[in-house]
Amino acid sequence: MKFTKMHGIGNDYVYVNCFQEKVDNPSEVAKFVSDRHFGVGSDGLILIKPSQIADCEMDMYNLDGSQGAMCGNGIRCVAKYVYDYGIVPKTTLRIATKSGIKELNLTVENGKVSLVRVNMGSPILEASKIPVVSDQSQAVNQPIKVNGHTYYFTGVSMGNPHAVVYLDDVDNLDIEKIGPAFEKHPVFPDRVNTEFVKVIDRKTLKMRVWERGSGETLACGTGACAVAVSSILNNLTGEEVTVKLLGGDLKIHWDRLENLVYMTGPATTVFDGEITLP
Ligand SMILES: N[C@@H](CCC[C@H](N)C(=O)O)C(=O)O
Repeated sequence: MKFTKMHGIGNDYVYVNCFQEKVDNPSEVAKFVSDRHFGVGSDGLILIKPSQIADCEMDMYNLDGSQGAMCGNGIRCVAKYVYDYGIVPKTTLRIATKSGIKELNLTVENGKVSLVRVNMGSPILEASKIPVVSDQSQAVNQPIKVNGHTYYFTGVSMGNPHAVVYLDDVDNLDIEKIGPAFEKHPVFPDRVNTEFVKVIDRKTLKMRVWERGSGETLACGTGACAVAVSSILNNLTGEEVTVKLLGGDLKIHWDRLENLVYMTGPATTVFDGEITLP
């Protein structure tokens, strides 16, 4: 199987061009290629497919083989891939995902894609649609008991479920312990991606993420969008923020008038390769 390893601020995936390749059993392939010792090493697998309704389609799988409906860092890389390989030679394009069609704009400098801006659509706040178990219609600053401690989270779906938790210190967090406990908590029937956030100022947030199906990653695009939305709902920031993640920064803007979230960040190709599947 021919593939390309790419990352969006360190959130790395194995990308397969399904205009040319056929991938049977993508869940198993995701588990195999993601392994950092016996495979390629990645947070998961992303298939770039032809689409009848958009310029192409993104089909994403986490490291554990589960399918994700949306991937913010992944979709920026898909846009760069189809542009660089001449599959979609346009700087404004539409990519179909399991959570709808997203519109993207590429900034190209000296022939190279430097930044990708994605219209991530409207956040879903209705608790039952995220899904989050709640006795309120929205889960904003909702208490939750995890590993014997009470935390407060805000539930947001950006096509996939997120729980945003504010802490004074995210650097010394034992995320390997707390992350899985949030992910599998009964309050989140479809499991959850959890963002642990420190507010730096009204324009800057720092976060670490425990991703459903992949564990701690260096960045999560949908997670950064959920954090920006949650921070406005909790009156912690304005509409435009920089989210600082372990792998780099993303600019997020929740345009309240249009009710649309825009994410801007880089996309990077690491190498092309070929692997024999078992
Ligand atoms: N890394 C992604 C999100 C990938 C999917 C997620 N783990 C899920 O299962 O919902 C991003 O950049 O958004």
